[in-house]
Amino acid sequence: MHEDIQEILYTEEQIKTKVKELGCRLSEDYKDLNPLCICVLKGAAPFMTDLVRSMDIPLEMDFMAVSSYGASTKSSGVVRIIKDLDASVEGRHVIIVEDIIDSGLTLSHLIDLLRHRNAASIKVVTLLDKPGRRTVDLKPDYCGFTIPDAFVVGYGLDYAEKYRNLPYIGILKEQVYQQQ
Ligand SMILES: O=P(O)(O)OC[C@H]1O[C@H](OP(=O)(O)OP(=O)(O)O)[C@H](O)[C@@H]1O
Ligand code: HPA
Ligand SMILES: [Mg+2]
Repeated sequence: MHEDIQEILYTEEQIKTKVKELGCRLSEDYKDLNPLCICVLKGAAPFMTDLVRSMDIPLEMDFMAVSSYGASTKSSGVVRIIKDLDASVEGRHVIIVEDIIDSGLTLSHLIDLLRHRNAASIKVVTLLDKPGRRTVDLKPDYCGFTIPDAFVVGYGLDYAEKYRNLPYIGILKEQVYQQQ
């Protein structure tokens, strides 16, 4: 796996520090609101599990699985819901937890859906933001790192389901996906 990485962008330590910082901010902002943290599977799973453990307030967790990339480095534009939420979001203060915002299509689709379901408030926390590739107007409320226009993997992020278990975030060598 490591030989396919062109450059490490964020080390395990840097990620850990950033996640703690985000957790502290969320704990202050959501004190007494019992937020519903929604993990957008699969990519956001490592971030979500680390983030909630750095939040020392009452909260609930739910999971939704969506996919639009498949075995490609470009969004198909079609956001497929593979698993829906278990809980109702009606009247809840929702925090959508994402690993990355790229085109913004996944999140704009999810935000519309949760608005229709009458959440009391909807905010987005993302570990990575890639504003250079945005096709819809969308900004995260909380963001870990702003990254350049490159395809990244690790800490949940995949290419064709691989590399999610790398403890760091790195740029994938172009030759890996150009061979396909
Ligand atoms: O802003 P966008 O262009 O929509 O891209 C961001 C989304 O793409 C990835 O998910 P993916 O569809 O690859 O599913 P996965 O999390 O299972 O890898 C990522 O985890 C985000 O959810
Ligand atoms: N890497 C992995 N998955 C992604 C990316 C990325 O850069 N952008 C959107 N989904
Ligand atoms: Mg993916």
